[in-house]
Amino acid sequence: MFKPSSGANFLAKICRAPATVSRLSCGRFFSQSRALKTYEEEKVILDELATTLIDKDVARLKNMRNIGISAHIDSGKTTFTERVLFYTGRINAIHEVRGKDQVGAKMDSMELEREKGITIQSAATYCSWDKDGENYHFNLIDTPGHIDFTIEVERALRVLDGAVLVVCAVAGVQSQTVTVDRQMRRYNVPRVTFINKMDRMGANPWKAIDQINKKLRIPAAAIQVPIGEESDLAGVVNIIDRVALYNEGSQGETIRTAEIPDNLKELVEEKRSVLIETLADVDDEIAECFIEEVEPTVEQIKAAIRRTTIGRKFTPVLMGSALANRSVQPVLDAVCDFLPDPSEVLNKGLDVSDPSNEKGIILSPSSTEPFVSLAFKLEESRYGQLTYLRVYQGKLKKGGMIYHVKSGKRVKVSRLVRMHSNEMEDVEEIGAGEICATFGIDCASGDSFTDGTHVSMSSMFVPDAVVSLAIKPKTKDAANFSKAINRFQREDPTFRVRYDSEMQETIISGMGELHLEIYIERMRREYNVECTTGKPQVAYRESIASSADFDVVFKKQSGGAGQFARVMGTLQTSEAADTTGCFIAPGSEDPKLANSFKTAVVGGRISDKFLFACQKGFEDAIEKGPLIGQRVLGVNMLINDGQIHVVDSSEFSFRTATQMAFNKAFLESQPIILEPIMALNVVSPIEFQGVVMGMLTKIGAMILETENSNDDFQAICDCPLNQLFGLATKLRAVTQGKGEFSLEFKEYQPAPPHLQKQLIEEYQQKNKK
Ligand SMILES: Nc1nc2c(ncn2[C@@H]2O[C@H](COP(=O)(O)OP(=O)(O)OP(=O)(O)O)[C@@H](O)[C@H]2O)c(=O)[nH]1
Repeated sequence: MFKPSSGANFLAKICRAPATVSRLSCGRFFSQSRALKTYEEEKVILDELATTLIDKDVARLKNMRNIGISAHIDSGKTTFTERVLFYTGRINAIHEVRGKDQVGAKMDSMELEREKGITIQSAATYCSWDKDGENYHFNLIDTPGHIDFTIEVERALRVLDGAVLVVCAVAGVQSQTVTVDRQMRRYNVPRVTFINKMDRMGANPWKAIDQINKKLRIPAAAIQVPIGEESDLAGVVNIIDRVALYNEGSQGETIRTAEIPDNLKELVEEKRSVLIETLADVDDEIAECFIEEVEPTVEQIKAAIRRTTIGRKFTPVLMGSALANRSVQPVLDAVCDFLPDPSEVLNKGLDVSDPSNEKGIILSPSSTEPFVSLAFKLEESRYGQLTYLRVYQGKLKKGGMIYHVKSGKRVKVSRLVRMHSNEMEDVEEIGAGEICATFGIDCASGDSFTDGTHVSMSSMFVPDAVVSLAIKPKTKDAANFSKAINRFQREDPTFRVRYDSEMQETIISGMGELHLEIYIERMRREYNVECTTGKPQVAYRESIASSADFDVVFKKQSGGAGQFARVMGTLQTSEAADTTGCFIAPGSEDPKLANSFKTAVVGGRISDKFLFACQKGFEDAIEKGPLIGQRVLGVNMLINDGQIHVVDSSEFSFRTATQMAFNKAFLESQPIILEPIMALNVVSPIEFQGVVMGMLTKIGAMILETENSNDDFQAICDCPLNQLFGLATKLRAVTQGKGEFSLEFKEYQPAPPHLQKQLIEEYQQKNKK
């Protein structure tokens, strides 16, 4: 019955690297010198860790799931989560996003979220679900879809063990689905997929699955087929168990099982074969059944789905409609069945006491090991600052003392809560693998807390800001203004603030217009500070295209203490430089865009103390490029010679000399202004295709791909961010409000020469004033 398809990759043998794990006072060290690349390598360590867990921990962790809900904007994450809360008994009524009852969804607890009908902050909640007589506990995080709030998704995925990827049945894989997929891969998060909006006209789950396979490049296959379509959607058939599941009751709360309807039997068998065939490509046991042409048992199929999902080699696809209350419960079952418990995910920390030690410390979700946790999110609440923690190892007790690794301070945990959106439940103790929140702890998001051991959790990826604007409080309420700015910065690493002393203005920058707009609005609502703002500006960057040597003397000998410093060396692009042994300035993951600094001074011609001041001068210089005062990218500075004066040389003089040398050499190395290019995805009804394409061409978008489906058309383009301000209004105007778009930063490109010239002139003009 089962014939191997030509595509089945049976020969792909999995590398099972041996690993010995040595135990240390806190956690365990990797014995491998390289990072673990495949789940199979991780699994060897996980299996070994599992043998060290006490029975109580095994029982506690087995039924625990830390999961996130992620998707492209407006795919229905919040609507879906609202059903989850209702079906798990967390809330006793369903409220819709932008619903007529004006209540808004539970997880959109911020006033602004309810007004705008979008999720801004990720919200965490704790709920439980019964499956096959066992009680499971979920820590659930609903994350925003807008790219402007992408840090919320990064944060959530950093601490979660698994995710539900929601995809729209009509639109399929969209630009932000691809972004979310990339984020999931970055943090090795396994996922089950839910195709939502199956009640909508034009819903096509098979096309969406095809896109998941092709665009996200992860083997995916349906484990359900829908019963009925559009408004007649009645439920789904579980094709593994071959049983029909109907949602009944006014809110779909009851699942009635029944025989598969006759008209679906053939489709069920066809899709079941596709499932087995897809699994055979990624799982040895199913591959063997496939070769021997025996049908795998239901248990074998389920075990293979679990193995390959956790191994991040496959995603099972479920379908339904959150809004129409169809088939949400089976997703919860799938979370229990196919997503990992905390002991099945490998987590490692960094050894703070020895930064040169690149081998991480493996953490065990055991309650008997020393405590290690990560503060992944801060939030201001009625009772003070709320800090969300994921406990990776050991346990956290109310009243206990914990150690803030960054500051070296010990703090008391006076209150410990489990979060349910903006409500909370007090608890006495939280074990490893769990998520909780606590009050009154002074820290920034991304900080680690331990019992005193020097372990820190590896940090999150923080994308560069692309939009900035000048901001000033209308009144002289500077105290509240800076209080708000400080808090937002601590909460959100993508919200950046700098004071431009020459222009005497505060510049805030972030991920998009909406991102900054929300903070300005929050400043007004939460801090009573009205602000005047400049026009949103593109956060341009500065770089060089060639190299230049420098020999610069900074000398001041008239009156008072003198200054003297001489620095010599070369400035070149990071791409051309050998960056081994360099100081890499934080800020960019891409080595080509990172700024690096190196000293190679022989014979002690500049002492170590002054060389360190040179590094500081370099760090100052890259923050404010000489062309238009924007941050520099992709530059390498080498100082290989210099001179000191026994009396007049100081740290200040070397710091200043380095800055001067940097600026001089920069201007001699074919300086360029870089502009952010955005990946733009526009969707609109097909009747507006002509006008939308016209508008896109007019704003200089490079159209890469267009796709027509049923009544909609979609254009995927690259476009300079500079052209995209006000796009929402323009698109609304040409599509009678029916067009939608999403944006994501793609890359930096040199700005066109006329724009570079204009920006430089404007900057010089402004500087003259
Ligand atoms: N027809 C239909 N509409 C749905 C379904 N699920 C959600 N919606 C609607 O889609 C819109 C967006 O839903 P949300 O739940 O806010 O989506 P989201 O993904 O949380 O949105 P963001 O967090 O802002 O990205 C709302 O108007 C919902 O009523 C569904 O299953 N069918």
